[in-house]
Amino acid sequence: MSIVKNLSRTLTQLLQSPGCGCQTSIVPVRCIGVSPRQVTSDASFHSVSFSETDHPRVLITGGLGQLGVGLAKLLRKRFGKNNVILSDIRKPPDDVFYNGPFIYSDILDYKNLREIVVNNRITWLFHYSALLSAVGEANVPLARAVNITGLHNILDIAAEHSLRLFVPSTIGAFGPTSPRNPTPDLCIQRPRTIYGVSKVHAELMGEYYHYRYGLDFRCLRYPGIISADSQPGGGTTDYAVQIFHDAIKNGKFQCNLKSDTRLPMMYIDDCLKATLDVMEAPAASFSMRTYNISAMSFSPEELVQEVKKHIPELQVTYNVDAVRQAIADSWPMNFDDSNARRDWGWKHDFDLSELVTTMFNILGSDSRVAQIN
Ligand SMILES: NC(=O)c1ccc[n+]([C@@H]2O[C@H](COP(=O)([O-])OP(=O)(O)OC[C@H]3O[C@@H](n4cnc5c(N)ncnc54)[C@H](O)[C@@H]3O)[C@@H](O)[C@H]2O)c1
Ligand SMILES: C[C@@H](O)[C@H](N)C(=O)O
Repeated sequence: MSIVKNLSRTLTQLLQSPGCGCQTSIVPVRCIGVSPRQVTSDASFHSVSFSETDHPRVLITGGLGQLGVGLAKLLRKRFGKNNVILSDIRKPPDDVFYNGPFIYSDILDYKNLREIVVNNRITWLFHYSALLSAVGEANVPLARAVNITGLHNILDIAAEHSLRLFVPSTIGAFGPTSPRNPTPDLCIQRPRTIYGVSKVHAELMGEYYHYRYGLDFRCLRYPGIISADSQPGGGTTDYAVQIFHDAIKNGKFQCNLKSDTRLPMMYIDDCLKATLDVMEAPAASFSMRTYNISAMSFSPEELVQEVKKHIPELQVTYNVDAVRQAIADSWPMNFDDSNARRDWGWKHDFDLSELVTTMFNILGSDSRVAQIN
């Protein structure tokens, strides 16, 4: 009985202490560092909190995909080259390997992940490993393992070592029964892909770990991301990257979605900026832990018109891929990101015309700008 009384007194003191950062309405166990997995207790004693270091010590999983290398570049500018470790299960190309720390990490290997986090005193984790929508449908068991089992490992490691954890979600976390134009943060989410199901699971598990264990979980739902110097990894929105390469290479493009399929999209710089912004935002500014972010929305036909301002002779044909089309038809057409704009000041820089001009500036040394005036 006296133990219970003591514990209750300690908890009351913790809740009243200004340094606790807990609201009384939230399940109080988050303040006492309960570990979700059975590990030796000293593991959590060795974790280094952000305040003990000048900069966060960052690990990026799945870092050799479309987004990870760009994220590492941005974070290294901010926090220093050696404070940001890229990891993946693939062999890094020379330019990545010689530009900063790279380490092998399979997110399905829990012990190896924990060793990396402990040995490198990681404080922030960006979890980018995933199988995207189209490749996920082609290999559901692997997508389930990487996107769900892998996420469980990440959540447990992050909770045990008091990491700040970023997990991207996606427009694909919504489905045909969600409102599609626009899609708000909170609404019905019944996706029909393993990718979408795994991302809703990630959103809910991350939020649950936040309330249950005090995990500092932060999540943005990205639109389709468009980048010049990295290739997409097998998603439904890939056409919007491929068109630039094909237009420049041979002046022809075959689109695998119908011409009027409208989807939310974003230039990579805006996506990475939002990611860093939400990680740096004070927790007190959040009214939720999973936010939509948006920049533009267009159909293949509208993108083609914009690309033709740079390459007027571009020839476009449509050869619809049934799997991708069904996925796209179930996804949001427009994203409502008003909560992100209000809570932590999210603002995009690139609209469609700036995106296309920037892509050609980076890729298209031989692209010809039409005389449109
Ligand atoms: N690119 C987009 O348009 C977009 C949009 C919304 C959300 N996202 C999300 O952002 C994140 C990054 O996306 P991306 O486009 O860079 O993905 P990508 O497919 O290009 O890269 C994913 C990476 O994960 C790695 N990976 C696969 N299995 C792994 C394992 N077992 N252990 C460790 N790594 C493993 C792959 O080798 C690959 O390099 C993903 O979570 C994705 O769902 C991306
Ligand atoms: C939208 C996003 O999650 C990814 N680019 C896909 O199409 O699967």
